[in-house]
Amino acid sequence: MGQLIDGVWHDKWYDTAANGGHFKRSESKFRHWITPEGDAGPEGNSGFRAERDRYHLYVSLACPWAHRTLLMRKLKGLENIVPVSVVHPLMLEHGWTFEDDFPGTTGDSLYQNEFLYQLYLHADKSYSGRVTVPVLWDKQQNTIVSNESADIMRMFNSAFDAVGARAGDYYPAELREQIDEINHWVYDCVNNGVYKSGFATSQEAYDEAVSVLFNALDRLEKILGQQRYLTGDRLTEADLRLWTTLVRFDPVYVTHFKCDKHRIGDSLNLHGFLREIYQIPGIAETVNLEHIRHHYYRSHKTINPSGVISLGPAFNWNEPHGRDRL
Ligand SMILES: N[C@@H](CCC(=O)N[C@@H](CS)C(=O)NCC(=O)O)C(=O)O
Repeated sequence: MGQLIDGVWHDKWYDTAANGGHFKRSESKFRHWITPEGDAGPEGNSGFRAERDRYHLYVSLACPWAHRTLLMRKLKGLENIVPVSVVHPLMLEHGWTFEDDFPGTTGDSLYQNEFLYQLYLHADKSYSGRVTVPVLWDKQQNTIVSNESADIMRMFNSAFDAVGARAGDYYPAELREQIDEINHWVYDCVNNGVYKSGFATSQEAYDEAVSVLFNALDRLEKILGQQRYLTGDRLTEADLRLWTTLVRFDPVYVTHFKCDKHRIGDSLNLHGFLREIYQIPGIAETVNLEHIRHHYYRSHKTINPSGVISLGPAFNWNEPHGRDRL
């Protein structure tokens, strides 16, 4: 685990000491947009027109942020339009690697790099910053379009509609305000909240993060007791963003990140919601619990120095979800 500084890799864990024991996630640096005609998006440069087999997605199957993009890729039927490479689940002194000796990894099919940071250097040889997944790569300009999962989801949702994507809009105009509002607090309290709890290095930072997290989960449990999805009766991006955290919660976050006030399996509505989305055709294929469990328990040496993977609870996400009652 480390980062690039002026194009040079430095192996260093997150600096929580500088923030009173609090984990602070840094901002993504590549923020261009693929658009139907290649004009500039909300930020970044123009020149990234939606085309078949021009772009390539790099993911970890362990990572909840990368998982969001895989969900959207699946729902929009982009598998043949945007191919994918999968890194090795362990993220150690070289960061993410393309070792391919773990089932489900692919290596770097474009450039045969050994490490993901080499791809970042290919885009910008003096890059400074974290080397994160997901990465959306442009084979034409040889650069990173975006390393921000929230933006990649939006591009997948609509940019490729004229070049063969499946119909479906998970960010419909009439719900955008509501989706943005939900995303805002779900990101801060839940998606990032589990990391803030798990990576805290002071009692006060942990207490604060974990209490915010479980208050938000209680709020979500109530909302999902009254309606099928977070904005009402339609599945949207907001649901998908919450879901990738819920999938990892009982198998990993409860134990590894000390998010143990209660389990998702004990929450009637959140658990039903988790199972319903899991059962959407194609979605289960995006879930790889081996990558998830090996990544977290074996990569985070500061919080689990032995690398021992906990047993985890038994569960069956194929059981009837009962959400059709709403
Ligand atoms: N804002 C980014 C965050 C992505 C992110 O933090 N990914 C993690 C994996 S779960 C990562 O690659 N971390 C490596 C690092 O921080 O050095 C996004 O949502 O795309």
